[in-house]
Amino acid sequence: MPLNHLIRDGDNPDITEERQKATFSTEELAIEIYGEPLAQRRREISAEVLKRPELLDDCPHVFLDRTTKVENSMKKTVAVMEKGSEICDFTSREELGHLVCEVFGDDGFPLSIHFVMFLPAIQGQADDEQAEQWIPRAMRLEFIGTYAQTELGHGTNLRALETTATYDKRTQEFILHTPTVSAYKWWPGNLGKTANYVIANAQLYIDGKSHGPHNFLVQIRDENTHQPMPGITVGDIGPKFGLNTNDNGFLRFDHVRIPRRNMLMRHSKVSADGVYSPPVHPKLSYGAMIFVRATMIRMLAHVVLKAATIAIRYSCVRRQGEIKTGNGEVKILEYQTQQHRLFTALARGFAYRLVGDEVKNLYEKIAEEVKHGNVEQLADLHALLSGMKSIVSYDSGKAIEQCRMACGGHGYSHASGIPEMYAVEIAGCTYEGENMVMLQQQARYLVKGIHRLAHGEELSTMLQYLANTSNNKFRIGESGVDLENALILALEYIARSTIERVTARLDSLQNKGLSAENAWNENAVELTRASRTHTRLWIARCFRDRVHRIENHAIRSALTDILELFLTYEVVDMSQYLYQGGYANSDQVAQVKDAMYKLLEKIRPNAVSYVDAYEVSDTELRSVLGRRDGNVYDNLLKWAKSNPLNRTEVLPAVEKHLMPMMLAAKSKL
Ligand SMILES: CC/C=C\C/C=C\C/C=C\C/C=C\CC/C=C/C(=O)SCCNC(=O)CCNC(=O)[C@H](O)C(C)(C)COP(=O)(O)OP(=O)(O)OC[C@H]1O[C@@H](n2cnc3c(N)ncnc32)[C@H](O)[C@@H]1OP(=O)(O)O
Ligand SMILES: Cc1cc2nc3c(=O)[nH]c(=O)nc-3n(C[C@H](O)[C@H](O)[C@H](O)COP(=O)(O)OP(=O)(O)OC[C@H]3O[C@@H](n4cnc5c(N)ncnc54)[C@H](O)[C@@H]3O)c2cc1C
Repeated sequence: MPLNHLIRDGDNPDITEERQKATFSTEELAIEIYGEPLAQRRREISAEVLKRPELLDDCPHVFLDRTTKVENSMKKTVAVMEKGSEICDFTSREELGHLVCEVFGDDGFPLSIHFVMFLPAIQGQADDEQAEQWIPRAMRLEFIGTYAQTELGHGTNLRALETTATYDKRTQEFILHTPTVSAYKWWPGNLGKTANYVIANAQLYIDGKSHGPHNFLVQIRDENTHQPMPGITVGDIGPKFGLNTNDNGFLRFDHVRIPRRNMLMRHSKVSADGVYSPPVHPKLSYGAMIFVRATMIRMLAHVVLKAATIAIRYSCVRRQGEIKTGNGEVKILEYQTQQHRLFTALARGFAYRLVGDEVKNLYEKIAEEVKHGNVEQLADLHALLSGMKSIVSYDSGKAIEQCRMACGGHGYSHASGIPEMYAVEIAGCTYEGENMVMLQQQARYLVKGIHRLAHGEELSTMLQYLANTSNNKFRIGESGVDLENALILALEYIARSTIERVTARLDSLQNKGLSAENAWNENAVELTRASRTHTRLWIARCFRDRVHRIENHAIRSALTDILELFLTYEVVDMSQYLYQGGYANSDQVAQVKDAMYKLLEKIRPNAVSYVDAYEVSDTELRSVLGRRDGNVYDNLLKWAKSNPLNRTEVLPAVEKHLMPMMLAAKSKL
């Protein structure tokens, strides 16, 4: 039995040859990633989808205009909801998530914000009575909701949101109002044309006093006619860089009245006579954002691994140039530069995917505590997620872009599938908190850590390395210190020294009389760097621990190669920090580079098997270059021929405009 389970007759022999070289079982690696029985269930779901034309696209969706894209996705939503339970277990987030990926791809799903924000906001912030009233209806899709927080004028600075919710004691209602143009809600996903309810974030006013932003359930469209409710103006904000199947929307409230009990009241409350009870933690109304920040890590990693699948498979069927003159053209994956850009993307994809599981588990544990009023670990979680969403969104974007460029000209075509993936993924740098802002949220926590240490106070587990001041010399190559340990210690040094340095600068500027705010802004770039180095260390440690826990020897060994490549790449990428304080010299950094180049060679024979083991079906991949069978050229030609521009030999627009011009030019001769 071959170790790679995707070997099939009729495939491009160049890709079959790759699969025959596998040194680990791709099925076993799939089980390590997804667990059993999910690995098997994913395959069964993919196979079922292929049998149901109503779930498949009639033509590549990149050929369609926005209106048709949106219509198709709505039509498929109904098909999924009607027949989906025959295909997958709707109560399993993982199974349903896989079905959605197969059927809708990345560009937009009409229920995405309903499931990733609207429902989680209710689950986390509604009291028991409200949850009982709203959740079953929302789960049955009697209505579709979204999360309306961002406004035209403010997305980052939530304290400055302008939408108001004023309590009217007389009628026991809140009046939702949009006082200015800049107060229009702007951006919420699926708001434009799909949703009929929103969780609206608005400044709560009682008796003229502001209590800050709170969340309210507001009906914006009639449940029977879908017409906007009285006082509501709503629509789509127009085409975007990506996610064009999603109807991100705008929304205005004109003195819209809702019952008092439509304020989400698990944490903050307003009594019938207008008495406000604050939450146990002031940021509990930000809970839905915390949920998405925790969930998005795995989803972003998924996009990187899809791009890596495409580029690695394609690089094994694409031949261009010779390494040794006269020996014939080689697969482009033989070039070291190609391996470097693709295998490091692969390593980041695996690291973020597996660390994403850990983040999700940690989130679930802390969220449960918060639900019962214990907010002790909320600051740790907020800091971690602020850093994670920033690093993973940005570095994933860079990895995907490298995958695209590694496919040469064909990577620039939508036939590769990668441009759309990039456009969707890179939005993660902006949504759920713009990265520079979120990195600074985490930096506050790190600076506090250094101050706590100086005062002899206890540090959270995440920050304990800050106390390890004896780690001041790079130990690569020393006897008794293996490569992994030396690299993790180097990353600890990088993070600790960067955080210490910027904290010292902040303290010194403040000691000289500069205000805390100005000192902060003068050091903001360095603060974001400190935050990045800390998060990259956390990811590295968490990835290492995850790989060490693997019991299957062959799989642990396969993922150890990926882990070591990840660690060497991270250290080389941040090596400038190693010279600070004389931690390392250039020979030691050269040793790390050599180790990295050797790992590229070691990974090369298994490259296709790693991505095969991640098991993204052709239906989900939507890529001519990344096809499992490697038959790229015939299918590129078919793809181009199916392009609507080629439906007629002579385009009516040519007949109408260019031909008369050319004929007139000729007649002037
Ligand atoms: C999921 C999709 C993934 C993958 C891709 C695949 C497909 C994509 C398909 C579709 C896209 C899907 C989903 C996208 C949906 C997007 C939704 C949104 O974007 S919703 C809107 C999100 N908006 C934001 O994130 C706004 C960012 N701003 C903020 O969070 C706050 O304003 C900010 C934290 C910056 C400041 O808040 P402020 O109230 O002013 O607090 P301050 O800075 O003064 O801090 C005080 C104190 O509070 C602490 N704190 C802040 N936030 C939190 C929190 N959430 N929890 C706990 N604590 C918090 C802060 O650290 C500080 O503490 P200290 O005083 O320093 O101790
Ligand atoms: C695809 C997509 C989907 C979205 N979906 C939703 C949704 O479903 N619901 C919803 O409510 N919102 C949604 N949003 C909105 C999103 O959350 C905001 O765009 C995001 O939080 C950034 O806010 P902003 O647009 O106001 O950017 P701005 O804050 O205006 O950022 C512009 C620049 O200013 C900088 N900046 C701002 N403040 C600071 C600061 N304090 N310090 C340093 N620099 C600063 C930023 O770093 C950035 O460089 C979505 C956005 C996108 C792109």
